[in-house]
Formats: sequence, C-alpha cells, structure tokens
Amino acid sequence: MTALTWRPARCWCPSLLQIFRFPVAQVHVGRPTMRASQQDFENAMNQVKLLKEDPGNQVKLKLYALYKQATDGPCNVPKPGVFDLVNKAKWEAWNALGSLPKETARQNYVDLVSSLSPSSQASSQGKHGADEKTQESKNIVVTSEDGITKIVFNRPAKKNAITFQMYQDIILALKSASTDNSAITVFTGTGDYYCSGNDLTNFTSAPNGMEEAARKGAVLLREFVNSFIDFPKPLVAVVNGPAVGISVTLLGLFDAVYASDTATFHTPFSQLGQTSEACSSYTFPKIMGPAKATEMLLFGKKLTAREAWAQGLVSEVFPESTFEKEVWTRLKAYAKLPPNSMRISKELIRKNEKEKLYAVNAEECTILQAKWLSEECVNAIMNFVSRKSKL
Ligand SMILES: CCCCCCCCCCC/C=C/C(=O)SCCNC(=O)CCNC(=O)[C@H](O)C(C)(C)COP(=O)(O)OP(=O)(O)OC[C@H]1O[C@@H](n2cnc3c(N)ncnc32)[C@H](O)[C@@H]1OP(=O)(O)O
Repeated sequence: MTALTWRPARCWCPSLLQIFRFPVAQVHVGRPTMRASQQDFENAMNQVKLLKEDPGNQVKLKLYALYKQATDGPCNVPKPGVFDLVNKAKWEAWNALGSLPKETARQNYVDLVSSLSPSSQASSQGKHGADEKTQESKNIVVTSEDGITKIVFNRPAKKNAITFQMYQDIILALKSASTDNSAITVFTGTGDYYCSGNDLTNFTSAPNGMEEAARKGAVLLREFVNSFIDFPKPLVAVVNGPAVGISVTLLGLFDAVYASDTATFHTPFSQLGQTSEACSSYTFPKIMGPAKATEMLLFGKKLTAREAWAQGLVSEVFPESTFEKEVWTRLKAYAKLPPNSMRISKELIRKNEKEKLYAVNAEECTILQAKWLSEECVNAIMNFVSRKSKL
C-alpha cells in the first residue's frame, strides 16, 4: 500500500486529520466493556494528535475506519477505483466494519487510543515478536504471529461443532483479521477433527418457537457466509482431520486448502433433511463438475483427502506425520510475500463472482430456513440428539 503520511503532533496536515483521528481498537469478542461517552471519544481524538510516533498504516486505517463508523455509521459511499490505492484502502477498512454500531465503534476507538501507549505501539505497527494473542473466546481462539492470523475451532470434546456463539465470534474474528497486520488468515481445528459442522443442538433450544429460531438462524448464516465472501486477504484452511457440513462447504470460498491425509470431507445434508449452504450449490459444481458435486451435496458421499484433492477441493495433501511442520513452514514463507499484491490478486479473482455469490448465499439461506422447519429435518436432529443416529 502506498505509505500513508504520518505527521506528528506539532505539524498536523489538516487534510490528513480524517485518517488519524481514530485509532481502532481490536474487536472484543464476548467481552463487552463500558460504553465510552462523547467526552471520552473527544479526549481520545485529542490524544491521537499527541502521538509522537507514526503508528503504521494498518493502525491508521483502523483509526480512520472507526472514526467514520463512529460518526457516519456504516460505509455508505461508492468504492474508489482500483488505482486510487489510498482511498480504496480507507474505504475497505471502513466497509469491513459492516454494521458495527456507532457506540461500539466509538468504544473501540477509545480503547485503541488508550492502547497506543509507547509500549503498545510496537505491536500495533506489526512488529510480530512472541505470539500475539489478538482475540480469545472459549471455543474460537484467534492468534497472530509471523504475519499469519490463525482462527482455531477449539471445542475438541464436541469435535469442534459450531455453536451460535462461535458463528458470531468467527464473523468478528474475520472483521478484525481483514484489517489487522497479518498478510494471510488461516483456519484450523484443535484435536482430531477439523470441525463437525453445525452444532446440531443449535436446533434444540428455541425459546420463542422454531419459526423464530429458523428466521434468526437464516439471518446469522447469511451474514456468516458473507463474511467469507468479502474477506479481502488470502484465506487458507489447514484441515487437520475430518470435516463435516458447513466446514466443508465453506472451503469453496477459501483461497487454498491444505489437508492432512487423515482428513475426510462429508456433507450429509440429505441425511439431515437439509440442503447445501455457504454457496456450495454454486462453488462445488464449478470446482469439481456437477456429477461429483451431486455425489457430495445430494447423496452425502464422504471423500478422503486424496479424493478431495483429485476433485480440486483441496490444494495439497500431506502425510499426517509431517503435516503441521510442512504446512506452517510454507505458510510462513507465503506470509512474507507483499501483502498488497496478494490482496489485489485475490480481488481480481473474486470480484467478478461477488454478486453471484451474494445471490446464491441469500437463496440458500431462504431455502434452509424452510427446511429447518420440515419433518425430515426435525426427525434427523431428534435422532442425533437422542443418540439414535450418527454419520
Ligand atoms: C432452528 C434453526 C436453527 C438454525 C441454526 C443454524 C445455523 C447455521 C447452520 C448452517 C447449516 C450447517 C449444516 C451442517 O453443518 S450439517 C452437518 C452437521 N454435523 C453433523 O451432522 C455431525 C454430527 N456428529 C456425528 O455424526 C458424530 O459425532 C461424528 C461422526 C462427527 C463423530 O463421531 P465419534 O463417534 O467420533 O464421536 P462422538 O459422536 O462421540 O462425538 C463426541 C461428542 O461431540 C458431539 N458432537 C459431534 N458433532 C456434533 C455436532 N455436529 N453437533 C453437536 N454435537 C456434536 C457428540 O454428540 C459427542 O458429545 P457427547 O460426548 O456429549 O455425547
């Protein structure tokens, strides 16, 4: 990215004030802090002007984005052209905050400013030393090191099944990773599974009735999948073991998929009385051809890692014994590549598909909302919960 000029306190360039007024704090997942008042916000703006060191482009972009979000709300201006690099980066940083409420943006701004003390400035400028923990909730752990933000499914006792809270945590983790200092973002799992898909007990607690739960589920799913469609940096899956359901279908939206030879890929939607999601009704036929996609998405055929590689869903398969070492060595090298080249190349690949992907996602969610209320689906969930059936 073109360097954003930094002017220390004594020589502010008025035209750059917009950029530097708003240090962005990390997104605090599951840890609400006290609301910042307008006065706290103004104090923080003044504090920013007193910073003596340039906090780095990424922080400046975050500052800008939070400022705009806190004052104007969600991004509402057209995206600058591809060659208007600085304004485009600013627009992307603001747009990445999505529908983050103004009050939260204001709080994040205040938190970030207070974190920009001399001792914390080093990390915000991207000097990755020891593993820098950027965000942690119980079941989704996010760390950043060596230019790589790692988002880990961390619920091994339940084979990393994804709860409602985890969907929300992942949305926030991706938002944060899209503007952090890392070059690439990686998903992986703790334990023997990569992920067993949607937590089927998400269906069993519906205090306001199933229709309301299905409606909320569809809204959440749509936002969740959109956050993968929109993710601007290279997104890599390190598939350490079996993957089921939505953790498989999402792979069609990743940029690279590395799998251990212990991994399997299974989308048992018909068995569950459900239908495909995460744009797989579009991406899978495109990746592997309609005949193979049908075997997976309609008939629930489970693929080995090598079969998934042969069908183009997986980039490369590694023996379990050397998987971690080989994959992370490679990813660390990739993370040293010029990040903006990677982002722009990804944008070139993705941009012609985006509108189609949004539309497919919306339609899949509408169909699923109805399927979740069907007898076929309710029976399948009840059979699982009452331990009558497993995959
Ligand atoms: C009303 C509408 C609300 C909608 C909310 C929607 C939100 C978006 C939804 C997006 C659509 C996504 C679809 C999918 O992902 S479909 C795929 C769903 N996954 C499955 O069907 C897998 C079910 N699990 C199994 O079949 C087996 O557990 C598995 C083969 C994965 C492993 O078998 P194994 O014998 O090795 O291990 P256990 O069965 O003993 O598992 C250990 C414990 O983990 C629990 N577990 C595993 N997977 C899940 C899961 N998906 N959901 C909930 N719990 C899971 C399992 O029950 C065991 O728990 P206990 O030790 O407590 O018994």
